[in-house]
Amino acid sequence: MKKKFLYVVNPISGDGDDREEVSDLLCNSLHDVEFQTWETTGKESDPEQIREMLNSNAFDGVLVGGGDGTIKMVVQAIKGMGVPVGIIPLGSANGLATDFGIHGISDACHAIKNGIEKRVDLWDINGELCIHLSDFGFNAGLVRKSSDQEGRGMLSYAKGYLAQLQEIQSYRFRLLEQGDAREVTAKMLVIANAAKYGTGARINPFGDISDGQFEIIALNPEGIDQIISLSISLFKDNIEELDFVKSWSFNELEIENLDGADFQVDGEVMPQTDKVKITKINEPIVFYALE
Ligand SMILES: Nc1ncnc2c1ncn2[C@@H]1O[C@H](COP(=O)(O)OP(=O)(O)OP(=O)(O)O)[C@@H](O)[C@H]1O
Repeated sequence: MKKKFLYVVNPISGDGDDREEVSDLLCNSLHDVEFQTWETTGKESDPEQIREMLNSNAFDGVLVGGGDGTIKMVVQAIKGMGVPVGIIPLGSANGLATDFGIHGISDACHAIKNGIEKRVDLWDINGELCIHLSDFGFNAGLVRKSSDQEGRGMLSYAKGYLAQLQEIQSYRFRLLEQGDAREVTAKMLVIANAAKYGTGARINPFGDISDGQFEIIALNPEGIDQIISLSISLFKDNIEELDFVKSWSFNELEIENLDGADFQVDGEVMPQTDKVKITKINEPIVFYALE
């Protein structure tokens, strides 16, 4: 019998891939799957509508055509329902897809047909769902600048990156775990469930997305030489060798943001905050992945 998948597609995400062409590719590659397609509206009612469709139909899985924002909205809607999620990367950065070894539509189909079913931890950060990577400081400032730019996509990120380099600075943070406090100074402090940003930069070679823990990674390069070494190491996958990079694993933590650094969760800029609390959501979700 054919499997039945709900295909939730965001019509505006990313750099304008033709949605009909993508649907044709899906139908051609996944012969033994019947699709019900549903377009997101961007309205608050989207998660409720997705839950209702899943409650009233026996779907074998949900495919999400969009970027990390769309994936997050769908995961929020369906967590606890036990349906696996397949990512069709139609976003700008596609951070989560990159982390799972999915770099295009054919990888996505391959993951759904022959990939692994990966159990992924979910985290609550001050009431916000975090699946991928959140951070304070340099990158969060970059995300804020990029979202202030006109237009979407990698060009906005590149423009923001140049603007952000002019203003690079250190921030102080206090990490609080069960009565223990540790002060850290960093240009960027990452809360990492996953391993890689959408650019492919491997920020967290230390962690495993399914191990019930997340990593805190503090990066504090001084001067242009160390910034260049860091940039190279992120792509050579050896940042653990740099002495200005520190990392710890936790399953719960509070972070005081002592100098008011910018903060982003899974690519979304958060309002200014002095303190965040990270706790585990006890409903992991399964994604189709290649790695
Ligand atoms: N029909 C729609 N019209 C307008 N906006 C929409 C619609 N559907 C969803 N959205 C908006 O799309 C955004 C999510 O986009 P998403 O994050 O998936 O893509 P992206 O930003 O291009 O990629 P990435 O997150 O990978 O950088 C949300 O802000 C959501 O409100």
